[in-house]
Amino acid sequence: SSESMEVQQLAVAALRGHVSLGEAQHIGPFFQKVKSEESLPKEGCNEGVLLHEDLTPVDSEYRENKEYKICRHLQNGAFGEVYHCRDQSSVFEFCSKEGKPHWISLDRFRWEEVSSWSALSSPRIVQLFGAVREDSFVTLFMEHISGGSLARLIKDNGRLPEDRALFYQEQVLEALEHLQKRRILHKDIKADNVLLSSDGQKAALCDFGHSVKLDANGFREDLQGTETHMAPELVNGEACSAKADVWSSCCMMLHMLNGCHPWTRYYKHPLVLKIANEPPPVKEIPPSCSSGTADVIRAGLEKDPTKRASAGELLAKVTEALRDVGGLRSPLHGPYQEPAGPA
Ligand SMILES: Oc1ccc(F)cc1Nc1nc(-c2ccncc2)cs1
Repeated sequence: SSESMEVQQLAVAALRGHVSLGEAQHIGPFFQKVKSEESLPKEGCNEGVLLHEDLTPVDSEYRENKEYKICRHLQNGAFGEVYHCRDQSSVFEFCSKEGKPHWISLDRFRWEEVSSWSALSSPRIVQLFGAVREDSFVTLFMEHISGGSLARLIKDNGRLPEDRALFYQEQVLEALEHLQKRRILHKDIKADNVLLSSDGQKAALCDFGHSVKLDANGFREDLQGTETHMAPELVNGEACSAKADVWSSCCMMLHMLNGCHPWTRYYKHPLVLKIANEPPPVKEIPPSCSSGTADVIRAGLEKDPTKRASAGELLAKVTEALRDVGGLRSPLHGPYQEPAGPA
């Protein structure tokens, strides 16, 4: 079809060292081709696809310190340093993730990060703005979210009040519902990958560095994310489904409520054997929690994925639990609350 011809032409053009404004579906084939390229690219080749018109390539190039400038370092994302950047001609601000040292090396780059992510459009998922390769390294661009990560908020507050934990869990589950519909598994759901608006009212998921596409009946086994948040079926190397992200979101609930990751107060690394053999960490649910909140975490920490609540089922429970505690009332930065101590 003319559409696929156009996509191929764009992908080939991208290979000849062009950074072009394109659409999400152009990213996959481009990176697939780049991955399979036999000969190492010639020096200084700069190519890729940008998905936002305010990221403006000049003479088909988009380079740091030329077409865009780094304003400040934000944090170490999965496989890369995250920077706050500004486009030189549009002065539009965005974020970039560049691997270590300074670039994501192509051989470690998983093009599934961009192809899964670019297929998503939801207010609960941070927008991907494109991916650009320079020689054998890749830089990813995404929407700049000014409130920083949920992990940073937890660290600054020690732990979060129950209503605020439920408030963010609700938005993460809405993101998981969106992913589930598109058969995408994030596989690294945790507070570090949840970004907040500056007023703390909106939360959105980012960092699809571990994401995988599920097959037609929603299954696939693959690499791992953050050990403390890994589901039992994942550690057992069994095929896993969208339910694995639900388990991780409830580990994130425990992180918000206790100020520390689950398992780590009771066990030493490696945790995978404990996650496989020990009962789910429901004993870490703070006794001060309402019964609704405790029910949410129990339903999401069922070891058997077939018995575990789906994102939609858990979302309904969270919405009810949040209503039962009177909705969101705590301030974004309340008094510091000491994280839960050692067992
Ligand atoms: O996968 C990416 C692709 C492109 C990016 F620009 C960033 C990420 N990943 C992450 N970004 C953050 C973060 C962003 C902004 N402020 C605080 C943290 C945490 S993980």
